[in-house]
This record gives sequence, structure tokens and C-alpha cells, in this order.
Amino acid sequence: MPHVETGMLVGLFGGSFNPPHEGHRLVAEIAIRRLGLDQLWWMVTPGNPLKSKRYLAPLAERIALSEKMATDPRIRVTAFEKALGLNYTAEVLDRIKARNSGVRFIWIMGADNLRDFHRWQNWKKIALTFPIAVIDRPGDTLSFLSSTMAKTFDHARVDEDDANTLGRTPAPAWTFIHGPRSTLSSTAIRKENGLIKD
Ligand SMILES: Nc1ncnc2c1ncn2[C@@H]1O[C@H](COP(=O)(O)OP(=O)(O)OP(=O)(O)O)[C@@H](O)[C@H]1O
Ligand SMILES: O=C(O)c1ccc[n+]([C@@H]2O[C@H](COP(=O)([O-])O)[C@@H](O)[C@H]2O)c1
Repeated sequence: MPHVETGMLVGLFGGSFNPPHEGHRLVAEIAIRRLGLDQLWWMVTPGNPLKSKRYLAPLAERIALSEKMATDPRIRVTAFEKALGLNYTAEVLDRIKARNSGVRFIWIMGADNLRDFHRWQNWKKIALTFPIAVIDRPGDTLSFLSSTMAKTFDHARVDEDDANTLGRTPAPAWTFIHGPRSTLSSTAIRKENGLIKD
């Protein structure tokens, strides 16, 4: 895990990054600025438990491309989930919390993941333990109203104008951040590059 100092606020941005693209860079920039992060951990997953691994590039390749994409000095590209043998975000977050007392964390994800968040293992526990920032994504803007997570934790929603207080707000607490959006997706890039055959 990257080194972090007591009192810091760290954004946790997990993803397949297969491959990383400018949309990811935009999410990281928005999160750093709007949430007031000291660091953002760009966590390259060994594999999203809900996605097929058929077209998943090797972890080393996804890390190397992420390092080129993530140029902000506050970003740490990391892949410790693999070394810890963990696949599920709830387990990973437990481990991060246990190893970093005195550090505050916010889980960061795009709006497509808010739509499906109730399918993640122990999703309620995640929301009850960590503040969550959701960044808008074309096609999934309405998930901030219609998703199971949004309905279940409606009482815990923080106005996006107060996003810079999220890191100090005890969970459950989440916000949906609108802003510049990117239509990019890794699937579209894989298709353009002929990496998806069907
Ligand atoms: N254009 C985008 N706008 C907002 N969030 C995004 C965007 N692209 C990816 N994200 C978010 O970044 C994180 C990592 O995404 P991921 O690596 O799965 O990229 P993807 O483009 O969604 O990939 P795929 O097309 O393979 O599903 C997720 O939380 C996802 O919601
Ligand atoms: O823990 C789960 O059940 C779970 C289900 C789906 C996605 N995730 C995590 O969500 C992050 C975003 O995944 P992805 O594929 O949309 O980039 C990544 O860290 C995944 O490991 C986690």
C-alpha cells in the first residue's frame, strides 16, 4: 500500500483500467479538486468480480498504462489487491482501514457503478463504513435517483456543493458530483483496437 501520513484524506479509485483512458484521468482530477484530497490511490484490480476476464489485459500492462495516464503528483498507481489475494472491494477496504488508523478515506466511483452497487459483495457494509463520491457519467446520470443504493441511503446524501466536507462526515455519507463529463469507455477503446472479436 502507498505511504500515507496521519490526518491525510485519501481517495480510493478502484478500476479495471482495461485500458485506462482520459475519462479515468478526468474522474481523478474532479475527485482531487472537489473532495480536497491529499492523495488518490488509483487501484488497478486483478479483476472486477462481476465482469468476464475474457478480454482482461495482464495486470502489469494495465499498471504501466495507468502510470502514463496518471500524471498528477497526488496520484499513486497501485495494485496491492493482487498481492493481498483479495477480489472484493469490501475486503480490500477492511484491510486498508485496519492498516491506516488516523487516515480518512473516500471511495470513488463512476455513476455506472452506482447503478449496480447493490450487486457488490457487502455493499451496505461498504456504505456504512466509508464515505462515497460518485462522479457523473454519460448514460448513468439518473442513477443518483433510481439506483438501489441512492434510495437506500437517501438520508445520507451530501449536497455536492459540500463535497469538500465529505471526508469529515461519518458514514453513511455520499455525494453525486456533476461536472465535465467524458463519453470514453475501455470497452469502446478495445473495440476500436480490434481487441474484442464479437
Ligand atoms: N467516462 C467515465 N466517466 C465517469 N466515470 C468513469 C468513466 N470511465 C470509467 N469511469 C469509472 O472509473 C472506474 C474504473 O472504470 P473501468 O476501468 O471499468 O472503465 P470503463 O470505461 O467503465 O471500462 P469497461 O468499458 O471495460 O467497463 C469506475 O468507477 C467507472 O465507473
Ligand atoms: O466487491 C465487489 O463485489 C465488486 C463488484 C464490482 C466492482 N467492484 C470494484 O469496483 C471497481 C470498479 O470496477 P470497474 O470494473 O468498473 O472498473 C474495482 O475496484 C472493482 O474491483 C467490486
